Amino acid sequence: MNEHDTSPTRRRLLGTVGAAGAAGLALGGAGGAFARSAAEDEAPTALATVGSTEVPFHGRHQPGITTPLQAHAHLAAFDLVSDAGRGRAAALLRRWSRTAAALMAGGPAPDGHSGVALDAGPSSLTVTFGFGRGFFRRTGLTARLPEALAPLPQFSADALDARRSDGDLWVQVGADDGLVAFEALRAVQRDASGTARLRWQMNGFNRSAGATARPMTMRNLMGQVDGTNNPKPSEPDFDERVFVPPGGTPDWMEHGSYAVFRRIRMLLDSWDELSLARQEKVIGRRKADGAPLSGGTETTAVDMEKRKGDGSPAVAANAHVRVTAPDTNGGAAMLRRSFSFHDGFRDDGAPDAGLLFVAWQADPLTGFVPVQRKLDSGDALSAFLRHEASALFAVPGGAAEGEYVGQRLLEG
Ligand SMILES: C=CC1=C(C)c2cc3[nH]c(cc4nc(cc5[nH]c(cc1n2)c(C)c5CCC(=O)O)C(CCC(=O)O)=C4C)c(C)c3C=C
Ligand SMILES: [Fe+2]
Repeated sequence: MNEHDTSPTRRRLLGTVGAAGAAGLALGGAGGAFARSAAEDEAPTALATVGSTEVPFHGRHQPGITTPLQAHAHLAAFDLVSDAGRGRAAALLRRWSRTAAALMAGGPAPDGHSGVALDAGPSSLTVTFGFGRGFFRRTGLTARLPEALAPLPQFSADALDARRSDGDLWVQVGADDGLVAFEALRAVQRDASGTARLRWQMNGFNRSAGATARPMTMRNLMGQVDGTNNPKPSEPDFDERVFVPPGGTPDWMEHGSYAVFRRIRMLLDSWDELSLARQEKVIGRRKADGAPLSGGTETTAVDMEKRKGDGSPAVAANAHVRVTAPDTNGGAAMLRRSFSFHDGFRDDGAPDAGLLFVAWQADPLTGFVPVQRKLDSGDALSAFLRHEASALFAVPGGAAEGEYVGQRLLEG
């Protein structure tokens, strides 16, 4: 196709890329590839708006924490090989950071083994790196182990699989395109070769951008609107709840955060047997729009004191939103940024599906732990859940240009 080509397809493509702005133009050669593709008759809107969105790798915080949820995710944990040591671990973090920066900008992987996502733009790719407790022992850095990385307590209902839990290193990949996400996962795995071995890996998903008529809070696989009462970056205490403050300890975790990961299988067959009214009572919110059972719309504050005509509480004593509310947990709050998973069906025919629960906080001992302790002693939702894997990672602050993630830990 030459520059004078004015076919409807070419005009549509140029128009849409123009509307998407400079980020859309960053697609470069991908635009040509798209124009020649088999999908020539389809409107190119999806590529121009979804594919062109770029999240910066460098910055105060790592990407993938406050980034809007993407449609595709891969979570992976690695263990360092026994003789890796601090030097090789540092080299790996340098490689990983270079790879993440290149791919998030929409470029090929620096090792050249690219191709999977060749036609796609950055697609909101984020790659986030964290350290588990084992990392500090293996690299001789136990003096710099954060107190906040103390092992999570065992909860009575835990049914954890050790092989799918913990890990020395953690990588969270998110993208609005499945091929872009997979490309990043593979590049990260190749970079690790010889230094760290994959321990576990899980795949998650969320609704695709543009699937709803207007931006809406996500739904989980139980069908609930999930994420409504998350802390919002616009709130004055957001940073102090989610990120380690400047001057916080240890110093290398400044602007970092702690990620609690739980693979939570949902007992969907039992859940589906409940009436709509029972399901709503379990959570304390309406299924259709996420509004609290005490009244109002999705964003109305839950009125815990509200009573129904018969004198019973509008939001039941064991409703999930009552048990987890910060007011009933000494202010404990966390940013929940989870992905659904579906790994086929179990032998009994039940879906092996649920939530890859990821919660971000400045300190898990004042965030996840007290809330999970209460859930463990019995909210109405817990009867429909199985916690099957667990991990806690220290996720350092973002890397400045020319630096790599974790440099302050490894070279400080
Ligand atoms: C320990 C922390 C939490 C776990 C584990 C957890 C699991 C879990 N939650 C849902 C569904 C919903 N959770 C909702 C609210 C909510 N959940 C937690 C904590 C945990 N959830 C908190 C702190 C809150 C917010 C409480 C508040 O401030 O009101 C909701 C309501 C909508 C919302 O605010 O997001 C739903 C729905 C599932 C399905 C699940 C495990 C699979
Ligand atoms: Fe919840």
